[in-house]
Amino acid sequence: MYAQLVKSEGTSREEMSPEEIAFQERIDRNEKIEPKEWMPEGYRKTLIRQIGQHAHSEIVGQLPEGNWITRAPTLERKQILLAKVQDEAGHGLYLYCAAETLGVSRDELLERLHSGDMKYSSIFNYPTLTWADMGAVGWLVDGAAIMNQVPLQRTSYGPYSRAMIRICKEESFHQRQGYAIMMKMANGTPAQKKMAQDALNRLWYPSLMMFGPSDKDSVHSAQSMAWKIKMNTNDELRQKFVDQTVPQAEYLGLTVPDPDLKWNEEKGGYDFTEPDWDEFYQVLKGNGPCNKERLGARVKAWEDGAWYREAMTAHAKKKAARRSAVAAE
Ligand SMILES: CC(C)(COP(=O)(O)OP(=O)(O)OC[C@H]1O[C@@H](n2cnc3c(N)ncnc32)[C@H](O)[C@@H]1OP(=O)(O)O)[C@@H](O)C(=O)NCCC(=O)NCCSC(=O)Cc1ccccc1
Repeated sequence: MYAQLVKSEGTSREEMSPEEIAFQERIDRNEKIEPKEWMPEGYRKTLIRQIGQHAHSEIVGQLPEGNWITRAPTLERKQILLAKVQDEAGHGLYLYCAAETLGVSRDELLERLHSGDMKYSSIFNYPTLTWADMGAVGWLVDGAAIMNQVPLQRTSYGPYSRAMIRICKEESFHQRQGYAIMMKMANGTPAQKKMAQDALNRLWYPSLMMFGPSDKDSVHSAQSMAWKIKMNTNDELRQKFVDQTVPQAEYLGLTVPDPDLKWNEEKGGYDFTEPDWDEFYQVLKGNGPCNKERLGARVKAWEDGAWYREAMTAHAKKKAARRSAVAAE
């Protein structure tokens, strides 16, 4: 079995401790690992990295859409967008809670985000320039997020897999609302259709980048798949996303901005042009179009909230002092 062939924490199976072997066997039997149970340090660290980055993506991911709430074209659209952005806050919170079960505090995770030590999804470093971008974000970005997250419902860590079940239900609505905006725009006036096409042109490749580097450059995939922290490779999910999305673009009467896109009968999927990986790594290094703005907004929100955190701490201390005074009487 694949999992048994791959190394655990850089050691071959022969070098694994009895605990590591027993742990890997539990993973191979598809048992869920729960917070208080023994786990290899590498498994815990990998989960903190992935769940923490996922949580940060949800929170930073509120910004490009939050930007459009006041400018949504109708009251109904405003309500829907507001609800979607609130859902993303909720997803971030479930995920921070799941990460906390691994022994890391939320403050530490946020500190690591703000210092640039932890990442969030590259996609949120691109601007949302028109209302059609709200359609394209829902359709493509939530679409890519679901493609990645549906398999993660079966991930080996219990709290993460359970968070994913709820999140995926909500993400499906998000994807549908995005596609509904695209349908309206693509079937609207020529100017609206042009806006929809422009949004697709700008967000197509950044959406493909969401799945991570190509498999040959993915440093974590082999070990993460052995531990069932990841269920598929980056390229597998990217291919599935392209195969699902191209017919949806055709239905909209829009053109995917890839002249080499072609159905490949033999593989039963599309051949497509890979994203520009230099651009991807530049965005990861902080040099995307909106990196500074996005991180700046999160740091400002954290600093602006200092008075509230201080007040809550003072209140909790006062309450605790009162409780111990009553207990001492
Ligand atoms: C697939 C992958 C993202 C990456 O695979 P791995 O095995 O972990 O890594 P791999 O070895 O392949 O890569 C090497 C390095 O490259 C990093 N890197 C790679 N790709 C990216 C990237 N795109 N952006 C930034 N960094 C990326 C990676 O961290 C690693 O660097 P490190 O060593 O950490 O410094 C995986 O972590 C995963 O499935 N995560 C869970 C899903 C998740 O986080 N979803 C979030 C979006 S959903 C959402 O937000 C919903 C929403 C919708 C609309 C609006 C609002 C919200």
